[in-house]
Amino acid sequence: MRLKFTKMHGLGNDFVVIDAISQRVLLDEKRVRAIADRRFGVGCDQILLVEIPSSPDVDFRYRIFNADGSEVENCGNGARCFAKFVTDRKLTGRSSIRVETANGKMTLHLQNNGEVTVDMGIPVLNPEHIPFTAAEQATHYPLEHNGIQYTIGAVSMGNPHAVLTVGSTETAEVETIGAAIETHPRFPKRVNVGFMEVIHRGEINLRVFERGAGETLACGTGACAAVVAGCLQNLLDSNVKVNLPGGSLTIQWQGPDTPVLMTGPATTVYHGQIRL
Ligand SMILES: N[C@@H](CCC[C@H](N)C(=O)O)C(=O)O
Repeated sequence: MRLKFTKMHGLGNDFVVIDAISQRVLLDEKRVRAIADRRFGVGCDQILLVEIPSSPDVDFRYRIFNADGSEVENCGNGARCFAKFVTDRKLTGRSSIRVETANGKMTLHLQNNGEVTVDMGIPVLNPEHIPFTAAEQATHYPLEHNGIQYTIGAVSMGNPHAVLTVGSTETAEVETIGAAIETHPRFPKRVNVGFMEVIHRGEINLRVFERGAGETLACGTGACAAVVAGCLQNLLDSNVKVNLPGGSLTIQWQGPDTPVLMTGPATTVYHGQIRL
């Protein structure tokens, strides 16, 4: 099978984007891993598929696979790249694009300056729906691993996130603590782990150890989850600049029961073809 693809990134969180409308695409875990392999394949954090939607009230189906082969519910940086991809390939002429994901619907707005604002939906805070094991919903939770007590915020942006507040993202042990919390038994579907340093109420530094991909240069849903967790803990205001290793996003959230808005760039690197 030969697959045409486009290599893209959102602040260094990189993607192989595949148009599955104009070509037949059969992906399984082995093929996803082969494409995502940085030495033997194209290399990426996630693969994004553009498909025909199942309902007429949306424009596309947006599917996401992590580099480890798992299919997941959401990807924020990917959503911005998705909007640029379908626009550049003239699959749509709309500047507001509705997509369905494995976990709901989202709207992607192309801005005149080339950036994309994504309405990421209302964050889910009920532990059962994150999913996260906890006696009751709280703004933060104790989490024990190997005799060490962590304090985390727990949020779903369609996909699950744990957010730790740290003194400095430079010295945070992202690889070791991230890997340990990713597979913590209280997160039955595993979890993305964010390390947030609050600079002031309108700006944070953030590093994210992503479920199924390891640490990435940026995570859009992670940025949203960190701002939600920070607001709930009264550390942040409603408009926050999030500095990730690959660059900055603007995240806006007015509080519970309102959607999170994420604004940032989307970049095309090259077009290619791979034989599987
Ligand atoms: N890079 C993403 C998130 C991709 C999915 C995530 N690793 C998961 O397993 O939920 C983003 O920008 O949001």
